[in-house]
Amino acid sequence: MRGTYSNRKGKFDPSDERNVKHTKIGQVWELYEERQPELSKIPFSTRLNLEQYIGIYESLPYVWQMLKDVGSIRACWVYLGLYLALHGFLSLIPAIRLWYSGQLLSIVGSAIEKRTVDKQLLFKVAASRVACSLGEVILQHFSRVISRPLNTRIKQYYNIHMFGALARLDVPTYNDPSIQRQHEQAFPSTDLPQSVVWKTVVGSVNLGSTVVMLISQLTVMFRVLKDQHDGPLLAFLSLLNSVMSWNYYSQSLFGLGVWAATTRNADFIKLSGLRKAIGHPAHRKEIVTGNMWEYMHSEYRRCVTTLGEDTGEFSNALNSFRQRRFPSVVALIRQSVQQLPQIVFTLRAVSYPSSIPLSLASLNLITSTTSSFTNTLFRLVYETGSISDNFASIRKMYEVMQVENRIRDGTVGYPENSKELQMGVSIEFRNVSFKYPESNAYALRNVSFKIVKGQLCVILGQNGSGKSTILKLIARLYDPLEGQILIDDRDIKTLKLADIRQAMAVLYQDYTCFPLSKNIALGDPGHSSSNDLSRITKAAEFGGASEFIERLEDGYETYLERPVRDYYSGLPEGTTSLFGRAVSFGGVRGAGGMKGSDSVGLSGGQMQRIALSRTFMRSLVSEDSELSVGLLLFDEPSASLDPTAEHDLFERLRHLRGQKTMIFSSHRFGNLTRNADLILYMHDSAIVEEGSHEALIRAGGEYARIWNLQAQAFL
Ligand SMILES: Nc1ncnc2c1ncn2[C@@H]1O[C@H](COP(=O)(O)OP(=O)(O)OP(=O)(O)O)[C@@H](O)[C@H]1O
Repeated sequence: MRGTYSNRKGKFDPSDERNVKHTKIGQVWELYEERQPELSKIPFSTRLNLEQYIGIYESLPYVWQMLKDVGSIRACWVYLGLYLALHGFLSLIPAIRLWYSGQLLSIVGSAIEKRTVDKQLLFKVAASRVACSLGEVILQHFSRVISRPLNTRIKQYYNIHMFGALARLDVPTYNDPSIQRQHEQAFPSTDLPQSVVWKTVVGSVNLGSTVVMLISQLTVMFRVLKDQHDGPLLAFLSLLNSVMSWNYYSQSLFGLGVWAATTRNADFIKLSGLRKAIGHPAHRKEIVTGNMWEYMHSEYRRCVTTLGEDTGEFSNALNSFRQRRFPSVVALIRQSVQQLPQIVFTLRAVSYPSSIPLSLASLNLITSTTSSFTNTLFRLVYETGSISDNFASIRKMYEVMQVENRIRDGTVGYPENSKELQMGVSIEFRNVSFKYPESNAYALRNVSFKIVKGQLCVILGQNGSGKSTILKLIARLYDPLEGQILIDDRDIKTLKLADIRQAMAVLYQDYTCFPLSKNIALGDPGHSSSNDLSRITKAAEFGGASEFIERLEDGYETYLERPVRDYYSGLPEGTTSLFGRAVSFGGVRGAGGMKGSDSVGLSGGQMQRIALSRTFMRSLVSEDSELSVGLLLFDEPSASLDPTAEHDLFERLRHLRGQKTMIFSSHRFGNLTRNADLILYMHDSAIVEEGSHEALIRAGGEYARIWNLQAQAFL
């Protein structure tokens, strides 16, 4: 149940004793439940409150939009019309059945009075009841048949739209927890068989047909019962019984309210940690070399003994806790109320013995019709509740599909002339300050510098000093809080985002390798040249990846991590590989989402070379192409590379660079800094020194101090 969201606004605070009930479940778990308002103790009200009605009202424009969208899907209206018609018929069946029951009752009545049975009518009634049941089965079958293509089309349509909505988000918007929550709610990551939209369509149809059912049943019930002896009294008693059982049932439905559970039991937390440590392959090396297993075993034994039977997960603990509870007063009364109609019937039979057969028949009719009626009523209540949830999900879905990116696009094309880029790009920061969206600390404070076209710039500094942040702001992943960034003397915010990104190639420190093939070609997506194997190979050579890629079985088509897992069961021991991949056994291997047999075993350095090659993919476009790149940003490009690879990389970069502007972020002092046109030395979110290597050494500041320290180490 972890992570299930509700559409309610506001905050749940477990420490608020007035509104939250605290229960200790055994010695481990503590349950915090929101106290239900008094109103909710009245039957039906748990699912019917004002908030939900307001929610339904607010969601209506989105639902209307949804209907329009569903209507635009090919052939959906035809299917939907059929579906509605079928459900219209289905909703009338209970009332028809009830009417025939009434007919039966009147046959019994006249049989008692006149001692004759109207056989023709009896057969007609019996045949009609059979026809009703058959009709219901057939209509339900066709409703299922139609719902399949309808559901599939709706699901496909929204899947495609949602993928687009998620794919287009920029970094701050994507990382915003409220957006992520909205996404998860509107489009759960699990591949559910029914989309929210389909559920809403079904829910709305059900609600409509339940209303029809209720009205038709009520009309027929009134006609049938009004002439019966004690009909209204028996109907009331049966209704009371049903209402009480509903109240009991809805109260036992754990999960309708707001709740949270936690544990503060040190032994249980430790026991869980030990279980995780033992089950996770990542810890095995340390457990073996550190001789830890005996200690872990004895600690585990101690925890298990101390906790006794309380070592289970929350749901188990809650279940056994509930089973120990004595039945509530309501449950006891409910059992007694169940007997009331029988008691009334018996009393009546005692007073009027002659009416027994008719009373028996009418008792039977009354109890079955009232229970069918109350069921319909409950369905209506339940469906109103779930329709409000569904409508809220529809609203969330449309809101999240229409959410605006935080980084607003510019309007000016860049560059005016694509040849300009061959001469590089100039970059200027004017008093730029920046904080990450979820942070209060400055990542950059009043930073100003200018990189002239075609310069090689190295940003140096300690961990966390703000180097990567500068690169991210140049790529416009974020906008500065204060100050201005100029690209070729134009405000970066005025330029079209797609153009800026086309003009630069970036390698991030926390680069990723995608769970896709063509990891290198992705560096230049969507262009015909990205299928050009000779360019891919060249990019791989520049990144130093070609050698090991060519040794892989699928070469440049390799999936570094297979995104789809194989399924198998009960394999005999000797089966160590299947479909050309190693078999991963049991939960231990899969624990914690570790890289299993489905990933190609590449080292960290090799992964970095692939990411580097991807960066080169774009910059390798021929110089006259319109798609050329004028700016290369490298965040720690050699962090995982061995010294030879690092040396080769810088040689290749020198060759590739031409007139392009290049910016590196690095911790290392060496050839790169010595060859740089500009070094920005950062400390604590600010640039503290700036200039060429010689100038900084002459200045004798922090750069010179660290350079000399390093130089001494090699003496
Ligand atoms: N996504 C983020 N959210 C919040 N704070 C962040 C985020 N990324 C970085 N920071 C913070 O911003 C500051 C600057 O980080 P930045 O990554 O620019 O440093 P860096 O100089 O590149 O460090 P390193 O050498 O370790 O890569 C740090 O204090 C860091 O904790």
